[in-house]
Amino acid sequence: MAELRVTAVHKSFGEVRAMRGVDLTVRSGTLTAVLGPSGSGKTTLLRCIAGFEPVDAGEIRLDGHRIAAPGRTVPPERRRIAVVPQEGALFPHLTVRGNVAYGLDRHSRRTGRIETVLALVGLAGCEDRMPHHLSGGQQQRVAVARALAPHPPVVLLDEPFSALDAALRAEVREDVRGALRADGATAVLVTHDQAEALSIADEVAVMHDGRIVQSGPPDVVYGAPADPWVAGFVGEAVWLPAELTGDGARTPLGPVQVVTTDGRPPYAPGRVLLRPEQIEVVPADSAAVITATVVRRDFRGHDALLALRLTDGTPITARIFNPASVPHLVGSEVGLRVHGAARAFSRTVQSPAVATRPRGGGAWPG
Ligand SMILES: Nc1ncnc2c1ncn2[C@@H]1O[C@H](COP(=O)(O)OP(=O)(O)OP(=O)(O)O)[C@@H](O)[C@H]1O
Repeated sequence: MAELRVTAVHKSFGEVRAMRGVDLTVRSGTLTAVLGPSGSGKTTLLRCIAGFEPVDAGEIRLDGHRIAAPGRTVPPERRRIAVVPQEGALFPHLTVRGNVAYGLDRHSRRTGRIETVLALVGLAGCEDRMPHHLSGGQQQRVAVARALAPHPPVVLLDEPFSALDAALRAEVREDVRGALRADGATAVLVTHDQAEALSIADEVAVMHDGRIVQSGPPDVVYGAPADPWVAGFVGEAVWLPAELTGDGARTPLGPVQVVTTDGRPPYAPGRVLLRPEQIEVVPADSAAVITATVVRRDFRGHDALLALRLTDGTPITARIFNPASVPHLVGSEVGLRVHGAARAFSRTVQSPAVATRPRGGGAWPG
């Protein structure tokens, strides 16, 4: 277990500025997901932490020891940081045991560490199987077991579930999270998948254009995004034109309460954010509701997104739960009700921001 601290790190490749002052702290024993679109600098950050790339400016510290700074790059093997790549990259000619044993000292091999880490990832009893006899998900589990085996201070995971199909991904993700937690690992996971980051991590660090633009617990990043870009990137956003009135706003959905992320006055002339689950769909003839027409229905099994249009043309998205029981046909008229406060932003451009909330000190969510 170790604390990882990245401070004001810059990294360019010729003209391309891949990192422009990245700050990131990963507390000991926690999992941070670095979430960003393609090209935002996630892999570069991971490679600098691992020691595969030198940094141009700033520094990286592991438990207070400086492992990277301009002119100082502790080589990867001396950092002892483990990396799990996108596709496990197992040695094809070695058994599962041989793969996990690779890099372990003789003492650890003899004292059951291999069996322990394989049990953590749900592969107890698979020691003698060959990689080509394993499914993709099982191979990724072995890769994680191999990474955890020598008790590395930090485990870096580079989009480790992207090659797996959706059903398997959720299952392997849960098991890997459980294994990291059981082993007390400090971990950084890189992903461009919002749902994955929000579901698996203790902290989500949102990266955009070479900077961490917000970091915080998943519910804070989703519920109190630092700026409009983060709001749109981490989830479905419903933007409403709004005329601000003291602590509320007049919108096409009627009057709503308004809050800002940082407590500063909202940006004017203003538009406000709602999440689709804040909009309840009710029968059109219900009392005191705004009516809308269903434009599209995006069925997702456990829920559905309804694309709607108000009579003034404003597009709205609502999330409905238990969608199988409510057909909401395209072209039909429905009523809408808003729950909770809308969010307004006091700025429109991205700038470094940290969202925090009081925390009880527990490292991993249950
Ligand atoms: N070795 C390199 N040489 C030149 N440019 C590079 C190199 N590595 C990364 N870049 C550039 O740096 C920027 C950030 O790339 P990086 O791979 O870190 O982004 P990413 O967020 O991981 O993207 P993806 O999700 O697509 O992997 C991109 O513009 C990329 O083209």
